[in-house]
Amino acid sequence: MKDVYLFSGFLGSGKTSMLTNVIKQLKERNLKPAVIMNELGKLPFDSQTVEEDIPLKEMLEGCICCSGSEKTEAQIQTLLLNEDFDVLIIETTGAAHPVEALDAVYSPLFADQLNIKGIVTVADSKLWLERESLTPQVRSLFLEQIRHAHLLLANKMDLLSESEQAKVIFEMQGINSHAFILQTTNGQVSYKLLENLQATSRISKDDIHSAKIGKHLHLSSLLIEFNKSYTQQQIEDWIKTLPSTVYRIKGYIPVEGVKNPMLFQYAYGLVQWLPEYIKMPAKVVLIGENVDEVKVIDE
Ligand SMILES: Nc1nc2c(ncn2[C@@H]2O[C@H](COP(=O)(O)OP(=O)(O)OP(=O)(O)O)[C@@H](O)[C@H]2O)c(=O)[nH]1
Repeated sequence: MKDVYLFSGFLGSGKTSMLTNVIKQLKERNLKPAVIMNELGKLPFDSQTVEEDIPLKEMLEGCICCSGSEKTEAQIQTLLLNEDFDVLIIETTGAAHPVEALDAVYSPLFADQLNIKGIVTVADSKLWLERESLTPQVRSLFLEQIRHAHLLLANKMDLLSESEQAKVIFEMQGINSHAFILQTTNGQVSYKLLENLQATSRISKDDIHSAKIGKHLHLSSLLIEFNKSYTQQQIEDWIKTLPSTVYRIKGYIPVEGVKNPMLFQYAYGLVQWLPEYIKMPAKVVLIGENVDEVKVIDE
């Protein structure tokens, strides 16, 4: 039997950071991971965090629950037939309801080959404290992702004071009393905790059914290509003009005086720039609600 984990969490919460960290630990234990990544948006940026020797299936454009369980089934089937792996990690899009995504992996086709260990949710703790500022739909999805976790990472703890950290844990425990809640920074979780999960039995059919009713959030993505360089300040000034319903931006931006386009990440008011040693295409994906109305820089 191969262990299957579903990584859930809203856009930009730290799923990819956790994935990178878990893959490293699996390798140290001589366990072979396979990954299904479900990226909302047109460019598979996150897949670059997965090294080339790891079997990776990507579902671009849409999320596991929207594209239908058949597609996920087909991907798992292909992995099972063609690849040698011990552990399967499915990173859902930040816009997916975790139970719906889990529903997609329960297939009689491979029931005897997969041991579904459960949902690991990464929550942005800073965003948790500011959740009143979210639209009701996003807030409800955020709560659902926390409520259905079997293991919950209260991530981005480095951004909070001690009393805020305690408040987050207390409040999250109130929403989900059965999950083990771990305080993390950069999604650093010990693989032992994942291994100890015995979650499959706790997911009832009723849960899955109720999750399907009206809980889906319709996000869309916008691809922006850059034909010239900007200063970091110009980009950050542009970011400040964006509506609060833009949740996530990531990709590569050409910066004046810097050789290669820099890796740019934005999530909930926080911007991150990292130098890139190879020349990546100068494009970003922006994810949010009503992104068609977003003013693109220089337009
Ligand atoms: N300060 C801080 N930043 C973090 C932490 N974890 C992740 N980040 C940053 O948050 C941003 C998003 O992290 P990712 O790991 O890409 O998040 P994700 O959930 O995979 O994002 P999507 O794939 O867009 O849903 C990046 O800029 C990370 O460097 C943390 O614990 N503290």
